[in-house]
Amino acid sequence: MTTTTLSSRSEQARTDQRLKITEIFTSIQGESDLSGWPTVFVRLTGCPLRCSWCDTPYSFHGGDWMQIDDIVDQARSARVRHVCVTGGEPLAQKRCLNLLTALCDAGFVVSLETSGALSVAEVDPRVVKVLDLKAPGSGEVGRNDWGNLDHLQAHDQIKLVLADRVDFDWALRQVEAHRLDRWQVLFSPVWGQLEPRQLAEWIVEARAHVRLQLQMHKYLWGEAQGR
Ligand SMILES: C[S@@+](CC[C@H](N)C(=O)[O-])C[C@H]1O[C@@H](n2cnc3c(N)ncnc32)[C@H](O)[C@@H]1O
Ligand SMILES: Nc1nc2[nH]cc(C(=O)O)c2c(=O)[nH]1
Ligand code: SF4
Ligand SMILES: [Mg+2]
Repeated sequence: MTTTTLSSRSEQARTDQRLKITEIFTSIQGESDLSGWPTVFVRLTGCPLRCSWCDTPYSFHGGDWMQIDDIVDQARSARVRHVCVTGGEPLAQKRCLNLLTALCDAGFVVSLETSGALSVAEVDPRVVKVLDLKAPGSGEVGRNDWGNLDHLQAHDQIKLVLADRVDFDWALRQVEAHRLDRWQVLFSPVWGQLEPRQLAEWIVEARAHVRLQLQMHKYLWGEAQGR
C-alpha cells in the first residue's frame, strides 16, 4: 500500500471521528434525576426538530468540528464525574454513538438528552438516556418514535415538557397507554409558559405517579444564562 493511501485512510479515520460541537461547558446539572451534580455538558450542533418552546435555538446552526478524542480530553479537564451529551439533537450526528461509548470507557457517568425522535437502539447501554418525548404544545408531537421504548433500560428516564393543561392531559394518557411508569417519568413545565406551582397542583390532584422536574439551572442563573 502506498504512503498516500495510508495517510488518506488515516485522514479518513480522523474525519470519521469528528463531531460538530456548539459548546462544552461545566455547570450544575439542572435536569433529570441527576440534577444537582457538577457536570460537563457537550452540546452538539443541529436538530431536525423545531419545538415551539426550545430554549437552545443557537445550537441549530454553526458549531465547530472537534475530534472525539479531543472532546473526551476536554471533558476530562473539567475534573467532574458526570457528562451530559445534549444539543441540539445529539443523535442527529451518527458519530455521537462513538462519543457516548468513548465517554463511558473514560469512566464518566454519562447521560444523554434526546428528543426520542431518532432511534436510541444503538446507544451504549451504560448511558443514562433521558427521552424527552414531545407533547402537542411543542408542535412536534408527530415526531415521537414510540418504538424507542423497546430500547430503554431501568436507569433511563422519560421527560415530558408541558406547556398547558392540554399537554398535561395528553401526557397522562400517554403514561397510561404506553405504561411509561415502567421508567421514571418527569413532568417539566415550559419555562415562562406554565407556572411550576400549577403543574405541581395538577400532579397532586391527579395522584399521577410522575416526578415534577424544574430546570434548576434557570433558578440559579436565570433563563438568559441558561447554562
Ligand atoms: C435543548 S434540548 C436538547 C436535547 C434534545 N434535543 C431534547 O429535546 O431533549 C434539552 C432539554 O431542554 C429542555 N427544554 C428546552 N427548552 C425548554 C423550555 N423552554 N422549558 C423547559 N424545558 C426546556 C427539554 O426538556 C429538553 O429535553
Ligand atoms: N445546567 C444545565 N443543565 C442542563 N441539563 C440539560 C440541559 C440541556 O440543555 O440539555 C442543560 C443545560 O442547558 N444547562
Ligand atoms: S428536539 Fe430538543 S433541541 Fe431540538 S428543537 Fe426540540 S428541544 Fe430544541
Ligand atoms: Mg439547556
